Amino acid sequence: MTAATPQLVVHRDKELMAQAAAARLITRIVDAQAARGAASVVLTGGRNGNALLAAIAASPARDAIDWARLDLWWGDERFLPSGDPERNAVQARAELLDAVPLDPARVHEMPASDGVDGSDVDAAAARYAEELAKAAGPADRLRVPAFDVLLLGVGPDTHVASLFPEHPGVRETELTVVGVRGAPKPPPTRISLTLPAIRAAREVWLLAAGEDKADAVALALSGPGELQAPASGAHGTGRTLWLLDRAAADRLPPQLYPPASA
Ligand SMILES: O=C(O)[C@H](O)[C@@H](O)[C@H](O)[C@H](O)COP(=O)(O)O
Repeated sequence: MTAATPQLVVHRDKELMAQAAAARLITRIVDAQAARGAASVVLTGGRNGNALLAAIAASPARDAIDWARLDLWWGDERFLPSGDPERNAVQARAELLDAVPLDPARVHEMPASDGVDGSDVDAAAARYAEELAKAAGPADRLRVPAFDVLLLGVGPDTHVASLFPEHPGVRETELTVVGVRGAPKPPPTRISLTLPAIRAAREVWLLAAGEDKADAVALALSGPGELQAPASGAHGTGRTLWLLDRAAADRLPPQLYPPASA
């Protein structure tokens, strides 16, 4: 088995999946901080990503994390004004970030459409790429930090971050961050990490719950090209983990994963 080989964990339902993923992420961050003095996590937007953050907020174990030594990044962002409730960062702050003592200098939101770059989404994407490059270490080949965990929700069309099937962003092989226009999932204009940037992460965790994701999960895990199924191109240098509920795993051959937790 290689790091790109997906490992699957299937939970009874989406609530349990969010709770279990939160416990897993808390432990992973604590271990990274114990080993290296700091940790870096890339957050995802979407219902499952937000449910995970809410579960961390409610966890008695949450303050095992040294919040001041945690770097937070985003895998994608809706290119909207900074306070827009549709922004992933605004939702993440409401679910968790405003309730914990993070170091503001270590919370790296993607630029908003009312920022210094105005409505130029490509300039905003380049700015974020530069921020990632500054945070990269000498050993980080690709001018992005070696994220400990990079979280991705999975869309019903197998998109991850804001990389949609057959769209330009999923074809990008050089840039680490791109502007996205005409996204099939509203809002249409977004900023996204590219697959090369995603693949620089030590661990990539893909979150999918609900029967509306069953076809996407089955397609992405059937070995298609990343152009047709971007989620299939999302893997880490050390681990690729799919966190599912039974409904999202419904179209998978049962031998592909151990029985769901009771
Ligand atoms: O900005 C976004 O919309 C998200 O980053 C997006 O990639 C999301 O993770 C998937 O669409 C899954 O969303 P759900 O978990 O809500 O199905």
